[in-house]
Amino acid sequence: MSEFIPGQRWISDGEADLGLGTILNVDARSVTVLFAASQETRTYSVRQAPLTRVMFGSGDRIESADGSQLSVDDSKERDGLVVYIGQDAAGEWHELSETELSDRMPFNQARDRLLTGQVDRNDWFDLRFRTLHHHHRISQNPALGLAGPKIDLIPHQLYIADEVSRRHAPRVLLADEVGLGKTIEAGLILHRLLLNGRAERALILVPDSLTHQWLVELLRRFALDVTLLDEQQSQAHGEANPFDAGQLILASQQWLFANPHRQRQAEACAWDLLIVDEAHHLDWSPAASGPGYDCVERLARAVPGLLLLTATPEQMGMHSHFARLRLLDPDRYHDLARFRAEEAGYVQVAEAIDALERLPGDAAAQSSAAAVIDDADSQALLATLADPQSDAAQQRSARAQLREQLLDRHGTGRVMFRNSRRHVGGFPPRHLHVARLEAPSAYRRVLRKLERDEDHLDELLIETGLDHPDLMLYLDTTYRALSDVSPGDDPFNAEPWWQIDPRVTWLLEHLTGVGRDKTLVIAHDRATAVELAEALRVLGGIHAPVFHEGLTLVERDRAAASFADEEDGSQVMVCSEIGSEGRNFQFCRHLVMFDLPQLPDQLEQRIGRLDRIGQRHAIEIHVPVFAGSPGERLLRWYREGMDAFDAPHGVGSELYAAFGDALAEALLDDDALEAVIDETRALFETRLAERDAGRNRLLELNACRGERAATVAASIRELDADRALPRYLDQALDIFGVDSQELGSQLVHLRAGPHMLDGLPGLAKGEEGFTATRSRERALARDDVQHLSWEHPLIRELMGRILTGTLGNTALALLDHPSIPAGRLMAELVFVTDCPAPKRLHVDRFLPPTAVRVLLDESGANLSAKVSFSGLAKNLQKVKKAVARDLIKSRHAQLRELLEKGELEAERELPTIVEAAQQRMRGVLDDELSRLQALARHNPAVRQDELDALRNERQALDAAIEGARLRLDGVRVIVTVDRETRR
Ligand SMILES: Nc1ncnc2c1ncn2[C@@H]1O[C@H](COP(=O)(O)OP(=O)(O)OP(=O)(O)O)[C@@H](O)[C@H]1O
Repeated sequence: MSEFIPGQRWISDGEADLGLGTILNVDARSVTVLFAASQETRTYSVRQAPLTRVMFGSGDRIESADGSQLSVDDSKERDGLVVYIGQDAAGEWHELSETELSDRMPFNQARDRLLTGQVDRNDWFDLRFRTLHHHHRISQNPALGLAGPKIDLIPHQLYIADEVSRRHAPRVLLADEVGLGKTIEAGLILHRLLLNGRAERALILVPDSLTHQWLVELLRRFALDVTLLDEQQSQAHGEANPFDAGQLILASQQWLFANPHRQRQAEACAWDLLIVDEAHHLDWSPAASGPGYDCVERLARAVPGLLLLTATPEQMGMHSHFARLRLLDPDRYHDLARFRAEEAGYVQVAEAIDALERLPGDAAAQSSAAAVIDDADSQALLATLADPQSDAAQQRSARAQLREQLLDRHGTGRVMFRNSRRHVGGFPPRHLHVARLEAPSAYRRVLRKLERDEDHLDELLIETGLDHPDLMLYLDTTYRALSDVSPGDDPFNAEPWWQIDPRVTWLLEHLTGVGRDKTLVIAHDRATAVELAEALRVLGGIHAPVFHEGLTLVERDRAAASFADEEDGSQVMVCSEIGSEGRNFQFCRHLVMFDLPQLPDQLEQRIGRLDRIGQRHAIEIHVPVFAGSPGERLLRWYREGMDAFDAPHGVGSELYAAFGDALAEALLDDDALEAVIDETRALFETRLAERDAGRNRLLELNACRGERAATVAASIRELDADRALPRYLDQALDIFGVDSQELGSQLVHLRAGPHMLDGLPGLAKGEEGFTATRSRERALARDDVQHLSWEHPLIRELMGRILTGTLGNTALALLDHPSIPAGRLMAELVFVTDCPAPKRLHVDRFLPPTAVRVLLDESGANLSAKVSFSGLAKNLQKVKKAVARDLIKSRHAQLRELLEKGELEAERELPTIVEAAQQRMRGVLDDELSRLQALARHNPAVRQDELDALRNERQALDAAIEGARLRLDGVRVIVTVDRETRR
């Protein structure tokens, strides 16, 4: 029969910070507990519930839900529930059922353990106190959640991660140019939200080809254990919802978007965050929307946090870009026409920001700024800045604040973040090499016919089933299609295309020419990629892995791994257009575009495979084209119309929308092409100038605010260099039974020792363990080395276990001190603030468990200020457990008194701690609230629910902090001895 009865009060052994729980339901298998103070409900298996019953004994003080206090004298049982009998402050007798106890009441395991003679090792007590100290310190570090991941500290990423993860339920578009680290930014945001409890469950949807890359990045860089879900795995869950298989689920977009049943299952889960990579594929137009868009739209309605990632937000046109912004904030983005019109005002805002640099002393600059600024606080700042009497420091501060206000209140940036190479800087140059080849006669014949006979195009379209202008641009595809429809009819089409196509021989020569350097080849069509690899094998004896959307995940990853391998890897890999998107190939510097894509954004995506963070060489882009062919004309359009190979310009999709049709018509006609190029160039320059003056400028200014980024980086470096970490770690690993071996070069190998406490992450008895380092640089240099920081899962687990468990909460030690006679008793009591609150409030950032140490001598005098923890600890000696137990038994009454006295002493410090925490909280939240309120007046991108949430959060935090209590967390009894006695 179950020992649980509804109404009884229990605490969670592993999560004591949830507060006092109440049994809600019990059946044969499970027990459900409500932790009302933290608004959490947990269900456990009855047989293994990690719960401890809370019962109070004579002398304990208890508190009812309505706040009245009682000193317990006795208790009785009624229907399985305890009823306490005791006196209130006025001496009146009351009964209080355990169901009526306050949910926030601290409970006192340390006291009970001590008085029943359960004494832990002295060094455990030390470790417990140090854990509290470090946890308190680290919880308040502004870089918390960003310091653990194994990444280089790149300012624009840190800024975005910090800014976004501070927001309530962040909903943003991460739109940095290709290869600048959107995955890393999303990982950082997720990591921080998980660490501070603002998110627990996330669904990550990525293109099929990127699932493994994400899985590996999240594990290696962020130490996040993600469950990769596919159809096979889902079926293994039978009737159960497979999306419940883990807290962090990674799934392929192609799989989910094609599967309505699985979509419904995904929608049935309560996610905190949805991440969608390569979001430009979510297409939408006023007439119709794609299945991906519909699926994400339904999820986005229910999930509070949403991160959309794309380097080419306008690839599918302005409509789709607008529609994705609407997914992020439907209230703000409801009118496409208005959205377009808003852009016009950006130039003026950007000019106003630039004008600030010319103040004071420039009247034109002042009116330019004043024309945009209309808030009283901004106007006052402008007056300070423009006043020649202000000193340099005042002007600097006014300029910086104004810049922030203009960006925040009038700019683009709250929803969309876009960093560009130009702005970030430090990227290697790109070199274009064009190989002009003679087209084979079979291709020429097709082109000649098309040039001569207008009707031939239609015939060919019908005959081959290909699209226009694909059949002119991808002549190998046309050749193949013609061979398929009339096999054997035509002697020219008897051979495979690669036997006659000079690009293949050219490629073989290129590969010989570059020696051991790796080359990535991208072809538009999947069949071209597959057959080209075959050609390289047959004609050149070269093994080239192929990478395309038709491969299974395993095949694709095998191909990528074989290409990436520095020693034995392949020299060349052939990819299809879609198959390669988002992949990391920056270890390679030669890119061969076997043909050209039609969308400028796709061209940029191709170059972005190599031109990414981590690329150390100039990028050599090779394009073989047939002389006088449509392919060559397309190349001219890219080069002369928009400098497409030099750098991403972000206007390609607009140019394609304006001239794509005209270009398709001009692919056979040089004169027509000249005209299209001229018009494209004109629009390119106009748009670029407009964007650079307006939207791009604002996006750039907003995408990384240098000072904030520098502050975050400095805080991370401070944590990286924290000398307390190795000392703490040595002590903790020793106590938990983890063997550590120094390997030199700042590396340490950790392995489970024979007596290790079970369940530590990455360590299991009999297994290898792992190698780690505190040095960020060392960790980055090697994939197999983990970054050991305060945020590493092992250290978090160690600290968590100590803080929520009982390990080391009692101890007894001997003190040999010349000025204190032997046989005296002292008590070192460590109280900790207890502040149960819902996790999402992240109350720890303002009031992390805070220790109050009270050292009492036998007479009850408080010596804490005179004798420090470490000063005392140094002089203490351990004692055998049995002796300790006896000593405690013999001093029971005295100890009780000291415990009570200590509580009173500690209580005196609580109001100061609470007040300081409230002030910290108000300082941060009031600032944020007024910033958001001011912002909301100008920038409709501030959502009302964000404002409401912040107000509610402030209120809830205030109440939670106000309700903080002190709980005895640990107690060490100290008995003085003289040398004689010890011997
Ligand atoms: N801070 C960093 N430290 C170390 N490596 C990084 C960092 N930022 C990015 N990288 C590496 O640079 C490459 C590009 O980063 P990432 O994949 O996040 O870019 P992206 O913007 O998502 O690219 P795409 O536009 O192609 O999707 C990856 O190999 C990533 O691991």
